[in-house]
Amino acid sequence: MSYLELANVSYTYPNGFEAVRDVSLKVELGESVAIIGQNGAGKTTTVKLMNGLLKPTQGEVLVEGRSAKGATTAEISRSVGYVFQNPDDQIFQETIYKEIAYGLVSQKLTKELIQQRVVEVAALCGLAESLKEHPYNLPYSKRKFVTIAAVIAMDPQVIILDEPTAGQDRQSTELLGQIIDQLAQKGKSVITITHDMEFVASQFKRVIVFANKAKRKDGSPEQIFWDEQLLKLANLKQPYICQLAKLLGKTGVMTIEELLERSFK
Ligand SMILES: Nc1ncnc2c1ncn2[C@@H]1O[C@H](COP(=O)(O)OP(=O)(O)OP(=O)(O)O)[C@@H](O)[C@H]1O
Repeated sequence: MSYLELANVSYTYPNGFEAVRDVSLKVELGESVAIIGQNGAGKTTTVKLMNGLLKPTQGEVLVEGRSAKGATTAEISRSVGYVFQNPDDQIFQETIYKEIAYGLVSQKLTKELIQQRVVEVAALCGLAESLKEHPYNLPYSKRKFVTIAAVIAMDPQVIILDEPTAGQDRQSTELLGQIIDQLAQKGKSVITITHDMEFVASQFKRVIVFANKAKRKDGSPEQIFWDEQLLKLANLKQPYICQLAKLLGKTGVMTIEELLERSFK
């Protein structure tokens, strides 16, 4: 049994626009998965269906093998946490400490336990020195880490990051990679929507591609980034290393090491 499953899920917004059509996928604990695809392909709608922010108009979401049909968003989000695309949709406390602690306070944990959890998660997310700051004193890119920290602090089994790489510099993107690795090592599932193909190639072993409302392919970076028809359909670019390899007449290459090995063999 998979921890999270979408079974033939479709979603039509109340205005009648169908955004997701017949998507099925399974995610195991300890897995980190990238979701990629053109703008408007249905990625964000799909992940909102995973944590109950939206309810499928057809099909079923299962968490730990149980249908999430009758569960509230609050109940599902204890298991499946969602970090919003725009941090300003999520932040509402006046210090970073309070923002990270907010969900823990409502879980009625002891003050000591809350403090311990906040300090630990802040350190993981590069916010250890900023806990007393007002979130809006920090730049957008850091505010994104505040919202990531707040969701991690709640300790859900699945953490969904919606475009965490948007507006991040190289150092922050590396930090994101470290956070994802640490969460996966602790047995969490991390599902990440991103438009950063370099990040996908270097960080993920499983990639799901969306195009025109539907899941088109689920595979390794190599299976995805060397499928030219798929890239065209989903309007995606190969990572630079694949582009370089292609110019040199090599296929199936995903790293500099592989390219060097294949070039000088
Ligand atoms: N509340 C809404 N009401 C009606 N249509 C919506 C609503 N929210 C999103 N849509 C539409 O649903 C489609 C899918 O949107 P979604 O945000 O899931 O795509 P996406 O793949 O995440 O795109 P992006 O990469 O641009 O974030 C888009 O055409 C979008 O305009």
